[in-house]
Amino acid sequence: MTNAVETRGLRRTYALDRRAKTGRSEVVALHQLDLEVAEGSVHGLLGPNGAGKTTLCKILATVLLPTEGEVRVFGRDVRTQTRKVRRDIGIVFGGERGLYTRLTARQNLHYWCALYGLRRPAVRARTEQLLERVGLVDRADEKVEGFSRGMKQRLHLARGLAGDPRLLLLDEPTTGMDPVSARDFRSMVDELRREGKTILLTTHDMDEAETVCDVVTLIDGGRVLAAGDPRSIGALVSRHERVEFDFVGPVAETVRDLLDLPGVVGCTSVSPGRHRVETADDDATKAALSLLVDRGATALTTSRPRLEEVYLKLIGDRGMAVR
Ligand SMILES: Nc1ncnc2c1ncn2[C@@H]1O[C@H](COP(=O)(O)OP(=O)(O)OP(=O)(O)O)[C@@H](O)[C@H]1O
Repeated sequence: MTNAVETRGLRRTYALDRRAKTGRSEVVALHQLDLEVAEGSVHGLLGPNGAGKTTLCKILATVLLPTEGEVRVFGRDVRTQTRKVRRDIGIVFGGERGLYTRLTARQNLHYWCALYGLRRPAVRARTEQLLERVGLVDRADEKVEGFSRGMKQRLHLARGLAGDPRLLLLDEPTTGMDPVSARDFRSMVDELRREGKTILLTTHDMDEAETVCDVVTLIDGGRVLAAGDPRSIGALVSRHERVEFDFVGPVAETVRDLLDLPGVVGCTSVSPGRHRVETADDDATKAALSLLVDRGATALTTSRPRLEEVYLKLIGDRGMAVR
């Protein structure tokens, strides 16, 4: 299967103004970046401010040229096959950018659909279809300036879908949304995935990445630090499974007995009355669970390190949003 996105040795620099007297002549935004986004997947790009996410999206959107390296969208070179690449992509940036706030939602969509070269009846039909899809039919004739952040973002999504793209680039689509709007937006992303669209999503939100992405790539300083399924990426920072439990009363003897079990590699207190055992394999997890049940421990859970922990370990808490 062709990858929706493939970059090899991608480098992008920006020339710096000599008058700024920084002592540097350029800033390296992307550094030998190799990335593959499988067709039909939702792929998250995570990283702090300045990591290079927007630069990458702009290159894929063909508004910025790579300095070096190869970049292909559905197998097509962004430098030499720009027109064809453009036909396959839709871009959704956050905030006010790109919306005509004095026009209504319907007028905005008529305009964008017309820009895609559709004839008048097709423009109308496509506009109605998009309004329906993003749940704005009831508000279609209101001026966009009165829209909430969530409604504006839905209209952005409709705009991104106007040309029926195969790849959607979503740049922090839920930043600043209330939780209900953000959840609705994510279920729209899920629906688009089911229709076979590929989605590349930049986000600072770990929960969002875990909920909607099939694969996440962590980038910092223009380099890929890690990539994988957000639900199993925890194996990068620890191979161990965890068992957490609550214990009322003295716990020392139970901890000693746990540490005597083969394959139990550690036991720590995570908060008052709550403890965490780390185990090296499934047998050790089972033995620890059975001992804990015997000793009257409660609220037992098993887990692996989550994406948030991987991010903290590799990048630190710069640019991270968790709810
Ligand atoms: N036009 C420009 N001129 C000079 N430097 C730039 C320009 N655009 C971006 N940069 C620099 O390139 C690096 C990558 O920036 P980029 O905007 O791609 O990061 P980002 O991951 O999207 O950050 P954010 O989360 O803040 O949007 C940063 O060091 C930034 O300062």
